[in-house]
Amino acid sequence: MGVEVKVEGLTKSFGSQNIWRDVSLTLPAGEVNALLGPSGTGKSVFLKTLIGLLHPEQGSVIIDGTDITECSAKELYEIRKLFGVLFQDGALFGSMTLYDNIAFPLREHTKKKEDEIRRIVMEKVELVGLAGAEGKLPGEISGGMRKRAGLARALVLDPEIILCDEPDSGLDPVRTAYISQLLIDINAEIDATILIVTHNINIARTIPDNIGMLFRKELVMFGPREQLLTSEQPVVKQFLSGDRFGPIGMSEEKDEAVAAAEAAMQAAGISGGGTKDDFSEIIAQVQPNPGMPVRKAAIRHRANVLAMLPSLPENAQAAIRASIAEEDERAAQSPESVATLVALANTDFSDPAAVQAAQDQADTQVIERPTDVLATAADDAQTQPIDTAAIETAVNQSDGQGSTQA
Ligand SMILES: Nc1ncnc2c1ncn2[C@@H]1O[C@H](COP(=O)(O)OP(=O)(O)OP(=O)(O)O)[C@@H](O)[C@H]1O
Repeated sequence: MGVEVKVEGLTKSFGSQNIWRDVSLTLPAGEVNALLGPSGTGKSVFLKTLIGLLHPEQGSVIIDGTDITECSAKELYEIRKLFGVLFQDGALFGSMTLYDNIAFPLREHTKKKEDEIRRIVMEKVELVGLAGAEGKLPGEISGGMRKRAGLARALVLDPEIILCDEPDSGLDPVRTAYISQLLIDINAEIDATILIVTHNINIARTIPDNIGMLFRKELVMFGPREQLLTSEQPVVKQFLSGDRFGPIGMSEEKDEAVAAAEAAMQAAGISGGGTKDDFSEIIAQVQPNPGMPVRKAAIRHRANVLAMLPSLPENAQAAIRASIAEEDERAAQSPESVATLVALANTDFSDPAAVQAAQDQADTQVIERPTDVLATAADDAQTQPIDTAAIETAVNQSDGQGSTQA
């Protein structure tokens, strides 16, 4: 199971420049978390502080019972082995092939023999879809491929905590969806605690269990994704919609004159360029692919969320109840393909023993594989008479469209 990361009262400055102060949050063991925030608010600095690359002036970061802000260099070295980190630019060594880049942590931190290293590296290369490209240099591949190679390297030591700094930057929306799915599948497979730093609202809406946001040197909030997505806080609403009207300016602070001018423009019906999407309408969370194990973190997350429900704002509570009802409904309709949700739906979350039992049950379950789904569909198809009239109509329609265009 992944490891809980408990951050308390963390403050970080560079010289006289304070980056953020008094940040407290807990990344629950094995859950997927996202950290949002305008550019320059210190999200990357936060990630680097979590692995002890940067040292805060105040506060603690407790990982596996050790406060890494105070521990010895030897203890920090051991704790770092729990982490897999995907840096923003992939951080690959330019003169090494992808294979050697991915093998690097294994050669550095383990005494494994080269044939064992080859097995692990090739398994991760396959996982991120880079088979055949392992002999290339980072300079010979696309940005998206470099990102995936960075992810493969982050995974070779079977990390218990995965930190991803903007896994979507430089990727098209489809590749972003693939890498997001990969993170959910990895979470299902190894139950690692994941923190994703991103500006991508689609990722924030569909991937994490919890979301936090940094703004004006503070953690604005951290909690279940429904809490942030339904928030009425102007800064959250503006960030989600991507509108230029609101507290976030081009630089960190927006002065009063600019704010007043923008308010007047807004009142006059001038667009701030943001989307009019309703983020309080919660989109279903992405589930592990068929063939993957059940996400045990989903079970713990639901137990955690139900315990904190009374302390959350009304609209967050309503959104969480709606998410739970929707998950349970899907589970009831399709129990084979949504095993996670079945385990969720059958659990009494007020009883810790029942939550544990659900997780044990989840350990033995695997979500139906695509081949099984296809076999079921094929069986169904054999019992359905073929509607030849409908096919003929469709063919005629497409013929008509073709001749219009010609
Ligand atoms: N090693 C360093 N020394 C001095 N200042 C630094 C250092 N690292 C980061 N900073 C400063 O800390 C601030 C936050 O940077 P950071 O990269 O964490 O922001 P971010 O929120 O990740 O931004 P973006 O979304 O644009 O990637 C910036 O002003 C940056 O210049």
